[in-house]
Amino acid sequence: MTTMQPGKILIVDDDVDVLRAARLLLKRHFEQVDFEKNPQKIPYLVTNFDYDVILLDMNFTRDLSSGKEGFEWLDRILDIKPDTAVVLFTAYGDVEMAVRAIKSGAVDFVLKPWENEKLLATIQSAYNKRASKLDKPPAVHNTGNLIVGNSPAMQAVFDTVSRVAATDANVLILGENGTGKDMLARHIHQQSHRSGKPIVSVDLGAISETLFESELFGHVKGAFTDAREDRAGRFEEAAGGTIFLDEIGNISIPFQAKLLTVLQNRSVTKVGSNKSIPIDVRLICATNRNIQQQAAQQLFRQDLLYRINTIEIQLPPLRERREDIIPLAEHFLQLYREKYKRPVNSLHESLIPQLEKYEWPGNIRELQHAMERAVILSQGKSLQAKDVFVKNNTAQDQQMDTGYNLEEMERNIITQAMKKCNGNITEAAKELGLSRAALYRRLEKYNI
Ligand SMILES: Nc1ncnc2c1ncn2[C@@H]1O[C@H](COP(=O)(O)OP(=O)(O)OP(=O)(O)O)[C@@H](O)[C@H]1O
Repeated sequence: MTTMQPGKILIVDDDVDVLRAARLLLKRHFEQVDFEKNPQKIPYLVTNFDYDVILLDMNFTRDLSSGKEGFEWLDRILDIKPDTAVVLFTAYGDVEMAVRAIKSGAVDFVLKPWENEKLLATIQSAYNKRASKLDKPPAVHNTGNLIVGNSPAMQAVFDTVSRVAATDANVLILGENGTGKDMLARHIHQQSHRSGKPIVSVDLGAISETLFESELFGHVKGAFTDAREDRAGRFEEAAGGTIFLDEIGNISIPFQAKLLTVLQNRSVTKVGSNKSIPIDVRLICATNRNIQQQAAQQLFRQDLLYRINTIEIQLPPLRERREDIIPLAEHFLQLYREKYKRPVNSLHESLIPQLEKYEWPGNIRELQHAMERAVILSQGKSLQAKDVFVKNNTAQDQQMDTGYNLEEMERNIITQAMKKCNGNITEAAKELGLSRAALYRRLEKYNI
């Protein structure tokens, strides 16, 4: 995210280090970022400068723990300029207080120590809220790389990531389809000292058994009929960077053994060669399967599991972090309104409870696709339920009313998509927001 966006931001905190760090980050993204150490100056600043967003500390040194002073300043700001978007800065553990502050008129809060992307996303969304109230154009930005996550579950994930990203520890990301495993892997890579080198992503679920070795480890000319020249494998391509092995739970036992050898020896041998090449990669794996159970049933090698799961990160499904639904919906709304140049700029208030209530079996990917479609279909400035929950999607409607069994729902939705696309896997996968490999697995699972 490097584009400069409109937005006048004021940061008020009595900790100079916090001010400096927050300003350094925000000024790379917003047109004006001011800061103030002394809260007494707030009335003057708010009266004389038209700030869009004020990032306000809850606990000034006069009153370290109750946040009382923060509340007083929040009231003062809103008295002077009621449409100012105030975001509170608060220490971990003070979430209850922050929730109370939101009830008193703050638009959001950010926990200290903060995640840069989270802070940016929050300020961004606060700015857009104010812009939509005042009918100003929302910020032009490239949100594609932003990870949105206000829920305690995602905060815990960010916390773990901030501690492990810089290490070379192997990370295993667990979570249902569409929960953001791929995105998180990229984020870890970006936060690591390897970020200047490539991250190479391999969907192990989509590689056929015959190609597994040559794809991962490479081959030499003449190794098999089609091998017309030497080819580097994915491990070699990732040299100095990160290799992301997605759907690790899908590989067969013989290939698990081969992968284990590579990880133990930290070297690969190309197909058709007997020379081993040392590898320097950080390993991140992901799966949507219950890999511990697979190991217990001897479907996954325990020793390989020990190798790959030095750090395990569980991404909860969206239905277990409903606090994230609206921020994500707003995030995608902004992304697609810009992409498709549509006038829509807010979620209608009647849509909000519906979005929050829905189970989102396809998780964030499903929400993203629903928002993309809705932005394209929308006619007014405010997105309605009929745009998001389109009529022909009867399984969705039924689920909204009755709370269907998730697997049954997934089966129904896939069956419908396959019918609609006359059995065309590529089109149905697109419609469902799944990769072809992910759709194949489901067709197999549900025997469709
Ligand atoms: N926290 C988030 N904030 C913003 N966008 C997100 C977030 N999590 C996921 N997304 C978006 O949702 C989509 C699905 O995410 P991603 O591909 O990372 O999921 P996944 O768990 O790897 O899915 P699968 O298991 O099907 O491969 C992507 O377009 C991604 O950009």
